[in-house]
Amino acid sequence: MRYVSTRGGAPARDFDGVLLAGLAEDGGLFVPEVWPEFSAAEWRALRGLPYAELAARVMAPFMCGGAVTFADLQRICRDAYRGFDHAAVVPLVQLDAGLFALELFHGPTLAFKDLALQVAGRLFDHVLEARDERVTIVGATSGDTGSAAIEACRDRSRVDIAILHPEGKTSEVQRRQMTTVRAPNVLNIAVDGNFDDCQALVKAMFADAPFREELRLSAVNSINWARIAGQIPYFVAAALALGTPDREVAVAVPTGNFGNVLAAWAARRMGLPVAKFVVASNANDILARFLAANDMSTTGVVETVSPSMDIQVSSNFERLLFEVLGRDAQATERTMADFRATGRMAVPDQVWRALKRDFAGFSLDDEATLAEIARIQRDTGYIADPHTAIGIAAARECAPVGVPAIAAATAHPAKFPEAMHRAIGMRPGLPERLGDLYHRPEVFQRSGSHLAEVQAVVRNFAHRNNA
Ligand SMILES: Cc1ncc(COP(=O)(O)O)c(C=O)c1O
Ligand SMILES: N[C@@H](CCOP(=O)(O)O)C(=O)O
Repeated sequence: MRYVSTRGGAPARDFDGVLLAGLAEDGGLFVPEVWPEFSAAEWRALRGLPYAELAARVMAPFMCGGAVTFADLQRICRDAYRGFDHAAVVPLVQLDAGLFALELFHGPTLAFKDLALQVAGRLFDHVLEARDERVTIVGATSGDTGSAAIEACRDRSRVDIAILHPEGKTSEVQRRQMTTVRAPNVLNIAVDGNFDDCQALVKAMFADAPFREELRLSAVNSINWARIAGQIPYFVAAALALGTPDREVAVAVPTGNFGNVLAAWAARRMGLPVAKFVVASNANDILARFLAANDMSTTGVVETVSPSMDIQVSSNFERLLFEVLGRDAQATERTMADFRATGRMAVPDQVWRALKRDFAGFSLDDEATLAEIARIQRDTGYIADPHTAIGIAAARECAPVGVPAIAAATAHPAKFPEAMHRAIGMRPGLPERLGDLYHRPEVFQRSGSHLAEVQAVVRNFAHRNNA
């Protein structure tokens, strides 16, 4: 499989190249040159398979052909999902008639990121070993990607990983999950800014070609296609369990960087019948405003009780934009340049109308989110974290009538004890393996949000490890 950049100014690459490059050289995101498609019979053949095997078969068209063979991918998936604490890996829990929570938080760091990152960490090892190379990964987190990426990459000999988090803007559990990991190849940087600042810094490091080359930069955020590919299989597994391809489903996804909902859309692009994608937001409701009134304008990030979605610049929207603009890379590049310059994205009316046929927007502010957590517990007994609660409300309100709705349960409620206490008067307990999290020493470096300052911190770290 070859991949092209959404902005058309970078050479096409194979999967190994895309994994290691992360972001295309022209600042665009890699997308498959040709989408793989599965027939109804091929979908049916996946029903009932163990999750690791299903995931390998769904990801194979995206990943195999270079250094990764199908047998490698099967082994990597088996190994990656062995450590999950539920035998089904991604269990589907029925909450109401036609309403299901797809639990994506049974991995080592209790959030959906583990599903793709446990595979990606192993892929990095495999491809870097085959090429006898090393990389420096730089990533940005609003709370969950950081710990999942660190857990996936810690102690890997060919990878150094530096994660930028917005200081004081994640939950304490999320921060500690990152900053208490002791491994020589891990660096945590607490940035004076918000997630959008951290993500912009990461992209600016990639745009600095000499720096990118010097450190051999790579990415673990969902700007890396490997992340999107690793998030497609669980939507497939859930849809198959509910009768797809012989019946349509709808999905509702708590959304920030647009990676997870894009993975669901990719499953449909591969032929899975999905009737509607409900994009669920917190008070950072830029996507809901866009879908309601074609108004994609940034208004400044607001801090909420669902901090992982405190995002206004949703990187993966660019991949969808490229597709709905008929894969016109020049138009995509122009639209993104305008958005960067003005904080406002203008999408042609017919394109917006086409998007509205498939996507619905939904948002809840903090007060409504806490009330929703309480309501879900009262009505169903289910304890949903703040992100998941927004997704469940979105599914209930916006999924088409008569179509089973899958709400992505993206994090374990124990990651947000204070919000849960405010909502339902209790703090869900962490699993035993994380029981001493509050007693482990934290290690991180502070940085301002100037590019040169962050680059100096990352460079020192990488050079020290490569000396
Ligand atoms: C718990 C949780 N829910 C939802 C999201 C939003 O997902 P995405 O960025 O893929 O839109 C994130 C962060 O990415 C998250 O950590
Ligand atoms: N919500 C994320 C932000 C980064 O998203 P990603 O999926 O692009 O890595 C987080 O929790 O860090």
